Amino acid sequence: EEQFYRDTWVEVNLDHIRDNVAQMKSLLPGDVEMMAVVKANAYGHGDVQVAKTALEAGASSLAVAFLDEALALRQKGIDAPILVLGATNPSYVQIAAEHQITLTIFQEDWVREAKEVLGKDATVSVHLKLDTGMGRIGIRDKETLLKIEGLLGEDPRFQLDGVFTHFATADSGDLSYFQEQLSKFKSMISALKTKPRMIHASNSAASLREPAAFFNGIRFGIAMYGLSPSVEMKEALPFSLKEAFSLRTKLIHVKKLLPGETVSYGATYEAQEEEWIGTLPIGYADGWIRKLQGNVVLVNGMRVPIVGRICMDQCMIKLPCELTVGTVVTLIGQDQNDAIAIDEVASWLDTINYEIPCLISSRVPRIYVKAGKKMAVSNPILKLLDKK
Ligand SMILES: Cc1ncc(COP(=O)(O)O)c(CNc2conc2O)c1O
Repeated sequence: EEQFYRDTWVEVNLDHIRDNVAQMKSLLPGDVEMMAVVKANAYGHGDVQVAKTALEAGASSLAVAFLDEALALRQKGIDAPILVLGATNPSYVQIAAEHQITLTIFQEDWVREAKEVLGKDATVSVHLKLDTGMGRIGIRDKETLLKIEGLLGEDPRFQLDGVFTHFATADSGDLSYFQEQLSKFKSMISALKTKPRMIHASNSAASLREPAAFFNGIRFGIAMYGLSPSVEMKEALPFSLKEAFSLRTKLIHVKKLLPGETVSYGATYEAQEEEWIGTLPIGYADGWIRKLQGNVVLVNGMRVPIVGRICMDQCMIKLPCELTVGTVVTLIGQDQNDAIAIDEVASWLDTINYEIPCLISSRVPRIYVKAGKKMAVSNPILKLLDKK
């Protein structure tokens, strides 16, 4: 059982992850698979615990950003199929083959270089990535698509297991560009000589809005964490999403300031009257960035402001009255009758909800809760070396 020795932690509600997956799964026809997108340490929630929960709740495979994330899951005992969504240097194709990790390809040169590296008896599973308008990575024309299909087809070591694309605007109010991408995808895959096993296109937004884009697999990310792909589509969700991520800490110091006394670097905050000030053991090195100064946190169900500059490891809040050291403070999540949602924090920072849980660094331990009970802890900075 991993431990942690600080008074700041993330709580991940695995029942919410399970419910979000199960609800989406219930909307899918039987022949449409779900790929749980667990890249970036499962959007900051913890890759292994989210992967296990999603697989138990109906996902059949996982998706990550790059090879290291896939190898990390394998090292932690995850045997499910894993697709690397990003580019992988062809020199690592043998490593991918050895760990049954599926790679995304979209360049002729990649195939040529990989053929030189891959063991003669090895086989590697690949998905072709088509760029139908995201403008990031992917094949953009049928000639290249057919050329690559041919290069793969002439070498039995490469198993063309899937073809996919990614939508740039599936979460927006205007779906015209989305429709253009969808029809371009259909046109390009119709040119393939053989249909790969898996054809997939949808992220959470498309999965929640457009069954016509299911094909036979969806890539479910943000909504699995209980977050809406955009503020715009929050009102039009087919089922209510349950936010899984909370961020909590405890008061580690309480003092009374007299009028004129100041708080933190630059002495920028000055008490106007007698004020009670609490200190929290969380700062910008935890991802609780400096721009959050002036926004609120919850203590005993009350919204109180962060006062003075946020430091690397600590920040200060103005209390409504004297409170005891050890009182729990909620930065993200429910506290009594109020809650600070990730969407609210995102609005303070003029960003999108995806970025917030990703910001909370691995220095903050994650507690996993199931049926209201703490069932696991992840604290990477104190990873106790496995005793041999
Ligand atoms: C190729 C691909 N498929 C599926 C997903 C899942 O999307 P969802 O979380 O909206 O369901 C992503 C997320 N990619 C990113 C999410 O934020 N920035 C990104 O590049 C992706 O890049």
